[in-house]
Amino acid sequence: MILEKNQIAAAEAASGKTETQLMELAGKRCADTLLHEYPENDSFLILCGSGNNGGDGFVIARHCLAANRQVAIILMLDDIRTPAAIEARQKLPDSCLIYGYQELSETQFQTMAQRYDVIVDCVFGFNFHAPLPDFLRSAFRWINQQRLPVVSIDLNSGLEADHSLGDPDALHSELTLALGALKPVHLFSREHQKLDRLIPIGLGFAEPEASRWIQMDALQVTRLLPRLHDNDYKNTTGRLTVIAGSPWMAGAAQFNLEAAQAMGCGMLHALVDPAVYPILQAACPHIVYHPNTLSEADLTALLNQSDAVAIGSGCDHLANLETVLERVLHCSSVPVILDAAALRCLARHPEWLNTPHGDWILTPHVGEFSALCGRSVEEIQADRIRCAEEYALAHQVTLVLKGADTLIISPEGLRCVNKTGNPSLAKAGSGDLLTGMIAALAARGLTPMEAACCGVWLHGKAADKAIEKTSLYGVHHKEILAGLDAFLFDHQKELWR
Ligand SMILES: NC(=O)C1=CN([C@@H]2O[C@H](COP(=O)(O)OP(=O)(O)OC[C@H]3O[C@@H](n4cnc5c(N)ncnc54)[C@H](O)[C@@H]3O)[C@@H](O)[C@H]2O)[C@@H](O)CC1
Ligand SMILES: Nc1ncnc2c1ncn2[C@@H]1O[C@H](COP(=O)(O)OP(=O)(O)O)[C@@H](O)[C@H]1O
Repeated sequence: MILEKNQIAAAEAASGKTETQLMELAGKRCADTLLHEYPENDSFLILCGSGNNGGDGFVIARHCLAANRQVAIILMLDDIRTPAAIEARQKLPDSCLIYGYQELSETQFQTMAQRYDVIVDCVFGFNFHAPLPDFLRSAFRWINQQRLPVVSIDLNSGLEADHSLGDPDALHSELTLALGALKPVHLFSREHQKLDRLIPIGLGFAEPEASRWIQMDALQVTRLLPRLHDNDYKNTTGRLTVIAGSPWMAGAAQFNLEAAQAMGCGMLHALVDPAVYPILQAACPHIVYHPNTLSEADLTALLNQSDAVAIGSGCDHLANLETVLERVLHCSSVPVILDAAALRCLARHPEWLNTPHGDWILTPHVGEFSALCGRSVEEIQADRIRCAEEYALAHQVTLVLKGADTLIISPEGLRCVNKTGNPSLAKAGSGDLLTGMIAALAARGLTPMEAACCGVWLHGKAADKAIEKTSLYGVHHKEILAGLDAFLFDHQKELWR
């Protein structure tokens, strides 16, 4: 379950518990987790803020003291502002060591931080908004530089709940305990690299009625995958046209096509430069090839017989890409998946986006997205969700913003962050496989958002399967396709009715 900041109050009210009761529950469960995760003689230094996140820290301190652990609290901000936190502070035993950060010298603070085994970060929770005050920025920066073991409660202080980043000096934790539900920022853990491990702590919250967040897992994906029926025929299992490859870049077309075939696509047509045809014919003999010089009428006829079109992978040297792309975008009534050179071409023709169009799935990496949306890479990385959502909504496209934690946004603003995959995919050609997979799923009848979410999840899962048998270095397209097949084989029964 994922809750945005403005949905938390409703979840809290629906739970029937008061703020104090929730804080007691959260603090107890966090303390139990800490006591379980860290051995008996480990001591805890709890950094508390002024809100309820700080209040959680007081409850944790009480339970850890009761378990005979050595505990000290540092109040990082001057006042304690919320009634529940004030109450929790009052329940602390007199024996609890409590210091004010402002009263400690820098050396005293640093000595304490190093003397305790674990720092428990209760400075800010979901109501933090960047930037960090300067005095906390320097304290956090120092803790991060020393690589001290930190456990963050709910959110790493300095991260913002609903955004992918927050303040760049947010605390780095080895463990974060997410309270009640995941917040959007937890989904971007690989990207912001601020937390190594996440444990959800349940508080009995119910799933919100309407959520913008889609979560994919094996069950969800196998439910979405099209079933094969005994009387299926090549024209009923997805007809896909791929426009890919060009002289010096034939492999991109091969990867599109092999991935689409692995995804069960029944009928594959490829529009290619005649110079690469002999190579592709040898590599993928089961495809029907057409020259990229096809007449307008023949191209339209081909598009009319397709259930989806993929265009752009490795098309950098395709002489007439612009003409073909414009025709595809304006004539095709089926989903079009745009990748690589097609995205760069689209960036040069923003007017194509501003006229009413069909279902387009754009699959840029951040550099390509920067060219499309006119923002710098840094600006996008600082707030991927907002930049991607603004673009998808304004131009009515399904956007797949690739990278670790690939973000997928539908034209209606539905969001999905992918959690499968590993750095074996950080290799040229991985994106070509993804395009083929998404296109095949769209050709087989999934909606653009379903095809994008399912394709991205399976692409990552295939890489996860691949590294069970091959080293991270050694994984290449064959291992990814074998990984995909291994997953599909495991779910064979669900795919055949
Ligand atoms: N409602 C819930 O679902 C529960 C919430 N709990 C805890 O409550 C937390 C949220 O508590 P709060 O709403 O009090 O908010 P926080 O604890 O996130 O603290 C926000 C406080 O910090 C201040 N602040 C925000 N940004 C700042 C900045 N840049 N510089 C200086 N000060 C800044 C705010 O003005 C506010 O006083 C959660 O993260 C969680 O730890 C738990 O107690 C249990 C259940
Ligand atoms: N560190 C990583 N973790 C997970 N996935 C990754 C990682 N690096 C790259 N990928 C995935 O690999 C693919 C790379 O695509 P792209 O950059 O377009 O490569 P190419 O165009 O050369 O095929 C994307 O789907 C991306 O999300």
